[in-house]
Parts: sequence; C-alpha cells; structure tokens
Amino acid sequence: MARTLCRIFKGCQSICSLPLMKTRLHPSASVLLRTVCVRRMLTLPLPFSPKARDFSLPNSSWGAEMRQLYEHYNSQCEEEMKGEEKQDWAWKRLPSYNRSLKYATGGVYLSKIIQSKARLFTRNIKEPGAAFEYVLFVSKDEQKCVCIFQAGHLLEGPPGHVHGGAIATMIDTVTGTHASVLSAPVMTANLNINYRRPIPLGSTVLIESSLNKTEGRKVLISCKVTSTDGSKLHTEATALFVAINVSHLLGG
Ligand SMILES: CCCCCCCCCC(=O)SCCNC(=O)CCNC(=O)[C@H](O)C(C)(C)COP(=O)(O)OP(=O)(O)OC[C@H]1O[C@@H](n2cnc3c(N)ncnc32)[C@H](O)[C@@H]1OP(=O)(O)O
Repeated sequence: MARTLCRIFKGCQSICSLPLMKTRLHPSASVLLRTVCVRRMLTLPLPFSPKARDFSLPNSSWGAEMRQLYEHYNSQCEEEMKGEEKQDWAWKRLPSYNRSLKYATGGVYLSKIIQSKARLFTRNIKEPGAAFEYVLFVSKDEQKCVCIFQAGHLLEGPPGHVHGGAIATMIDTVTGTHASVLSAPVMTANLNINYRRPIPLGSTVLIESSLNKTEGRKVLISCKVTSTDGSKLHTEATALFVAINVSHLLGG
C-alpha cells in the first residue's frame, strides 16, 4: 500500500511539475502541452472519485421490502417532539461512502491521499442492485446496529441463493462498522459463522449486530441474519475486533 501511495504521489508530482520543466519549448508550446495534459487527465479515469457518494440512500433497485424497512428506521432517526419535551433520535443512519476511511473514527486526521484510496469493496459495484445493496442504522446507545440488506444477482452461490462468502462479507462489514463506531479503527481478529438456512437471491434480510463486551482494545460482537419479519434465522455469528493504530495498515 505504501508503494502504491508512493507511485500515485510521484505521478501527481510529475504532472504538477510540468509548468516548472526547464525545457527549451517556446512558451506557447509549453502552454499547449500543459493544456493537452490537463485535458488527457480529465478524460482518463482518476485513481479515485473526486467526490464522495453516499451509497446507503434509496435507489431504483430497492424492492418494496427494502424501502419499507428503510422508511421505518429512517423515521426514527429524526428528533421527535413529545409534548413539550424534545426526544432524541432512537437510531442514526450511517452514511456509506466509497471513500470509507475519512468517515471512520479518527480517519479525518489521515492525509487526503490515504482517505481517498480507502475503498470498501462492497461499495465499488457500479450497477445498482447487482450485488450488495444495504443501509446501516446504529442505535442511540450504540449497543446495537441493524442493516437492511438486499442481495443482488452477482452474489449467487448455490443456485438461486446467496454465496456464503458474500454473507460473511456482510456480517464482517456490519459488525466491523459497529465495532469501529464503538471504538477506534478496528480489524477483524476472529469471525465464527453458523449458516442455518440459505438466503434466496434477490431477497431482503435484516442483519442485527449486538455488542457483547469490550475489553481493552478488544470488541466482541454477536450477529444474526434473519428474514425481515424475524421468523427465519438464516445465519448466526460472533466476531472479535481489535482496535488498531492506523500505522498497522502502513506496515508500521
Ligand atoms: C468505517 C469503516 C468500516 C469498516 C468495516 C469493514 C470491516 C472489515 C474488517 C476486515 O475485514 S479487517 C481484514 C481482516 N483482518 C485482518 O486482516 C487482521 C489480521 N490480523 C492482524 O492484523 C492482527 O493479528 C490484529 C490487528 C487482529 C491483532 O494484532 P495486534 O498486534 O494489534 O494485537 P495482539 O496480537 O497483541 O492482540 C491483542 C489482543 O487480542 C487478542 N487476539 C488477537 N487476535 C486474536 C484471535 N484471532 N483470536 C482471539 N484473540 C485474539 C490477543 O490475545 C490480545 O488479547 P489480550 O489483550 O487479552 O492479551
């Protein structure tokens, strides 16, 4: 990662240094060269998106169940007036950016280059609804986190059903996000999963994460995946996260 960052940085430096080149070009040729380079840069895909996009807002691929549940939790996110007293929200929606690190606890202090290189792969699929459609809400006291997840056709494992690795990805993402809300940036140290019932492709399920305990740098979380009415248990898991210093990711 450090090498990649270095390469990007050097690339940016060489582009930025164009105006300073001690070439023997005529000034107008130099301006032309810079214009061509800038135009080419604009047409080439940038190494990262210039603007963060929140992927946890409704889009056209969301089915009725996903929308209803979203409305249900989202309506509890706003402050309510009960009598004369102002009630705090019960849930908070967590925005989900493809640039994830900036929004993690402490991430705002990282350099912009590191922030913009950090991408959660579940948010890198361009076609809406094709893979991981989800939104996360965290409870006011942060003991619980709930995720509404709609599994798209690219996640097929057993015919017509969601791949176990994709389910594990979602469990890791939900419990990991929950742990980092509770703590600092974390990494998964241990993840135990019991698959109880297959999840039909295209269906919407609830992924609920609960804090078991924190012990120093360790955060222990349990998780279950159920049908939206809670009647079917699809998957159960426990996870251990360990809070890390960001230098751990840079080989420090
Ligand atoms: C907004 C952002 C949202 C992000 C959501 C997405 C989440 C996705 C998360 C991931 O997928 S992370 C990628 C998969 N995980 C890894 O690659 C982690 C690889 N492992 C490591 O880097 C290190 O082993 C680890 C950071 C987990 C721990 O190393 P440390 O050197 O920091 O800690 P140490 O080994 O001293 O252990 C600290 C404590 O944890 C305990 N521990 C560590 N690994 C354990 C383990 N596997 N099982 C049980 N206990 C474990 C260890 O015994 C000790 O307990 P005590 O404090 O009680 O002595």
